[in-house]
Amino acid sequence: MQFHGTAKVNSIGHLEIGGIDTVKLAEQYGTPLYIYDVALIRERARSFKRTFESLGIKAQVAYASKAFSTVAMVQLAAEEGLSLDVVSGGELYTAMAAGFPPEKIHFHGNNKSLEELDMAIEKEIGCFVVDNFYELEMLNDLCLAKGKQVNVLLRVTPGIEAHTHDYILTGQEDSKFGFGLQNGQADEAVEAALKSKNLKLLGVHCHIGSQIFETTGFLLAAKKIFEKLNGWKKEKSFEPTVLNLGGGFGIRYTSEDDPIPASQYVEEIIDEVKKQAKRFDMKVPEIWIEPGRSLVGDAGTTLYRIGSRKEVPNVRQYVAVDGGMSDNIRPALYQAKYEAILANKALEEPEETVSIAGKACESGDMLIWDLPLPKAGSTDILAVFCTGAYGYSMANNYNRIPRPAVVFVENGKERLVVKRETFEDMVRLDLPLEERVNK
Ligand SMILES: Cc1ncc(COP(=O)(O)O)c(C=O)c1O
Ligand SMILES: N[C@@H](CCCC[NH3+])C(=O)O
Repeated sequence: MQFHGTAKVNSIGHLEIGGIDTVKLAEQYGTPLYIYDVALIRERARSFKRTFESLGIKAQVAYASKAFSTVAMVQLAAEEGLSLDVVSGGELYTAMAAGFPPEKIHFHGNNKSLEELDMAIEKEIGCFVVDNFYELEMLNDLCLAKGKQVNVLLRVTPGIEAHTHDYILTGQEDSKFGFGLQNGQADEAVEAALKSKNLKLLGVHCHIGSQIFETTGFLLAAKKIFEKLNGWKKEKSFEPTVLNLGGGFGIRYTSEDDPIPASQYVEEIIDEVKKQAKRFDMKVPEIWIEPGRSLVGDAGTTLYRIGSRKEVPNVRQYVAVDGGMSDNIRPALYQAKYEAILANKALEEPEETVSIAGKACESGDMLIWDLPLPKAGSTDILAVFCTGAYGYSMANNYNRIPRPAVVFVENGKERLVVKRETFEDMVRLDLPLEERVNK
């Protein structure tokens, strides 16, 4: 078992994070409960920024807020001087509610609506990452009507298959995202953007996928993009000021994962960009990246209370917890794996191997298969590590299970940053079949 960040076992054998006993947090705030190690998020953010600074490269590190978007998290990103990638009106609204500087917001998405584009133009956000011709035209027309000019990057798909789960691959040509780099779409989009007085083309964006452990895909993407940029320089006299290479830097969930340090991705990317710029006699553009998982993934831990058990004789021990796919859909969606311990028996040796079942009415709602644990009973608290990215943000109300609360911990202090949903919340938007007459 490898602990991340400030997680450790305290003097009474409990898991402690950010200087706070997690068993106490479970008692105080209930379970399931998301806990975030704020110091670890800060360290991750600073490490990305330091790497760019030490290499003298102008950069923006944009937190991909889809990984975990709440007002407090966005404020933390602002405190750390990050930019912000948003992908919907809801994420943009959250950023505005958090008071995030609009000029540091980048707006993504493969199907932004007119209303979303309008809202983002009105808020004067920093950049639109235009995904397709439909959006290009709509954005141009809107800006024209409003007499505004906005910054744009064009998202391209370089035709690269990174090694990761099929559902989180995005760099291949047959993808719902972006303009094909090889099939002429990107050339056409650049032409259209350059013609528009309302769109200021800063450069290109590409994101090849998520949870990637090697740099090969990023470097190949940079190379292919530069080959294209060279053509645009010659034929259209266009040189980008920005190259955004997206996120996707992998993290360690279990001992099966062996990621390189985040700084190494950045160093190798910068090396390649410099090499390619030199090859084509171009200026090194500003480099933007969009880490999500690698900023918040291992900073998150979920606490559950153990409930029922079921033994299938000679086959398996199922141990159920009070959450599951409603707060973390990743195991059901991607067969994602996690490590876990009993937070209140953190020093005890494993005595049995159990499979952790969620409480939703789905056989696929299994959080962890074959987990070695000390004997687990109904007073015990299970702590699942590395749930900080795409956990809470993909939480849902299947079976009308309310979403968990979220607590930030740092330096011995805790702060509730998202309240637990209630049953009242579950029916808040429902309307009755007929108006009830008050008697
Ligand atoms: C465009 C874009 N940027 C950034 C990210 C963040 O990726 P990750 O959380 O893997 O760093 C994603 C998600 O995969 C994305 O689609
Ligand atoms: N939600 C995914 C990653 C997709 C990222 C969004 N492009 C995950 O949990 O791994």
